[in-house]
Amino acid sequence: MSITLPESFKDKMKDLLLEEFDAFIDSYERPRKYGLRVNGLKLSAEAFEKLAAFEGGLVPVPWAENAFYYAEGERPGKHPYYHAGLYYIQEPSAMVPAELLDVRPGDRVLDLCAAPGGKSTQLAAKLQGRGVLVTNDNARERTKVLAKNIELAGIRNAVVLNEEPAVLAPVFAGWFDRILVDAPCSGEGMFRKDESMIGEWEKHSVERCSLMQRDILKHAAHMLAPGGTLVYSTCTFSPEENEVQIAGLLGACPELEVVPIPLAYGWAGGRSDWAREFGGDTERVESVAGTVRLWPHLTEGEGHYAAVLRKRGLKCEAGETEPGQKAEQGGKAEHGAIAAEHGGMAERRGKAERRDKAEHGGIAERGAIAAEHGDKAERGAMAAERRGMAEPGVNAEREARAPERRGNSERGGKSGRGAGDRGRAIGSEPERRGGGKRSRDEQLHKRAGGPGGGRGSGAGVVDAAESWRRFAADQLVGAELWPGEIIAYGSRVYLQPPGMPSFDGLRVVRAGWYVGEAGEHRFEPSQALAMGLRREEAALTLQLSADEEAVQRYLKGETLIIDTSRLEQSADAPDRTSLQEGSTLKGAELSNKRVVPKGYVLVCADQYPIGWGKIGGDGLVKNGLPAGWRRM
Ligand SMILES: C[S@@+](CC[C@H](N)C(=O)[O-])C[C@H]1O[C@@H](n2cnc3c(N)ncnc32)[C@H](O)[C@@H]1O
Repeated sequence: MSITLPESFKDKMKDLLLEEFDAFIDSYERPRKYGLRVNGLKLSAEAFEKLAAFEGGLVPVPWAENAFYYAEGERPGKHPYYHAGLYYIQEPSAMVPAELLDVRPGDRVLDLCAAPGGKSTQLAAKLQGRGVLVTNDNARERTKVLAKNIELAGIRNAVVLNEEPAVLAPVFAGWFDRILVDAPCSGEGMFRKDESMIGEWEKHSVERCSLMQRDILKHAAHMLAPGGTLVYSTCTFSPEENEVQIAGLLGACPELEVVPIPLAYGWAGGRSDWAREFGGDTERVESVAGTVRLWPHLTEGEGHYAAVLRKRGLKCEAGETEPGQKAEQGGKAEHGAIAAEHGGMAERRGKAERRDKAEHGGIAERGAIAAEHGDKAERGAMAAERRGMAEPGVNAEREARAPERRGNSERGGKSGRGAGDRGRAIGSEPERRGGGKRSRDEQLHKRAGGPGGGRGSGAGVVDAAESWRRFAADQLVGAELWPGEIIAYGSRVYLQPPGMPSFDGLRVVRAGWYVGEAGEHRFEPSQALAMGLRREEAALTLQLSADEEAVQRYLKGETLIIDTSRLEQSADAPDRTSLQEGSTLKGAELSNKRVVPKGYVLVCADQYPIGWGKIGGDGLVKNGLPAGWRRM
């Protein structure tokens, strides 16, 4: 065998698996499986199959939406489509937990242990831009990668936090419809994919991981709304971190029950006998048979464990649940996970849609998703399944870190603490200083009435929000209909999903969709804005073909000189006062008449945005790609 497994691991697995052990151990001789998941927020799986050329072909992953196996040797992390956020490279069995969570558009979803964001991007795709994804990780460095992956995916309705579950629990008590706990674990299912995990396994004991998992689960259960669903998952095989955790949780939280997972695709049931043997709550061990194990010798994946739990109780009708308040008011009982398993989904979806309408003024929004990786990215993907010990090493968004710090000396006025303190923004984000309830006005936000709406709450705020509105009116199409609240932290402007509780005292990495920075004289759109746009939402686009050299040059951060016939102005573009006279003409016309618009242009590869450029009258496009997003 090429992989040297720890003897103590082999001994334990032999005792557990008995006659299955040989098949299990032989699986380490077989090549690992490679997978990617198409970003349903940007395109369909069918469209992707037509667009992308994979020499070894793409084979659907049977248990996941829009997901494919690809052959070893392909380099999807190198392609411009990766930089356009069209897919996320993800180990196929790691796709299972988010599928089991049965997320519907409009849900409030928490991904509690989320970095680097593989499952978060999957969950966001299922939300389709409606509802909210709160994505959290307690490792500060890892949240930078998480934030970047959220932005690369073009997700508009996510908030990124960097907190301990114990801190989140009182803020979000009973608030979430869906919670994923993809727990830090000993990573036994990672050995074939990433041999360095063997060393990690030896360092971080099963016992230590078990303690962390128990604590995380307890707080997660507290944040789940009655009728809501929680999925617990690990990429390890040890019963102590799997069945025993679930039995323990059921004992501690009698309002939770296991929703049995149908066995298909070679999945095996959870092991009650192992739960009993390893000290699981004896009264609860039977129900863990309804959880699921993916074994590398029985499925086309590296291995995973997952449990679906539902919180008994009634769920509120739309709008009746306040943050931090248990939703026990009217409304019929709702059900939980796994779409295929349950009736009444239509009812649930109807409720979600009603709530969504209530929150969004009835305007549906699309969102977006994507990937990470490159070659480094491949390694980053591995980190995705690690249990939290991994150093991401992938560049987080660096743009605007300094400005954001400036921005953090905001009103709100209480004395600040040192960087990294609770209440400070992380990486490049807004910060809350001190405790205390923050009023909506203190938050410096304006209600989104679109670029033209809102009411001022203070000079600085009004300027930042106004600056955004002017930019949006001038350079974007339809932004006035986007849901969310415009929130400014200093000069940084966000669109925050509606109805969020106060983040006072929390470490906030992204308060919502970061749309850009308001300068004294102009608004500078963010890379996150570019990645979250559809091409038709930008007034002016530069249309490049993904396989042309200009795209590679752009991705390296170079300036481009373009044939202005490649420019396209949206037919629906609003009054573009910042553009030169005559700039409403289309590409070829623009070129013929030698009239070239100036200002921001959304650079697209095969129609998918990859970043901003700034065009001068001479056809020179200055590169707007932030350093951390460039291809090295
Ligand atoms: C298995 S990884 C998550 C992978 C991620 N779900 C994905 O699909 O990309 C576990 C994560 O849990 C985080 N973690 C560890 N302890 C935590 C805690 N107490 N609270 C929140 N996150 C924690 C680690 O930093 C790590 O990023």
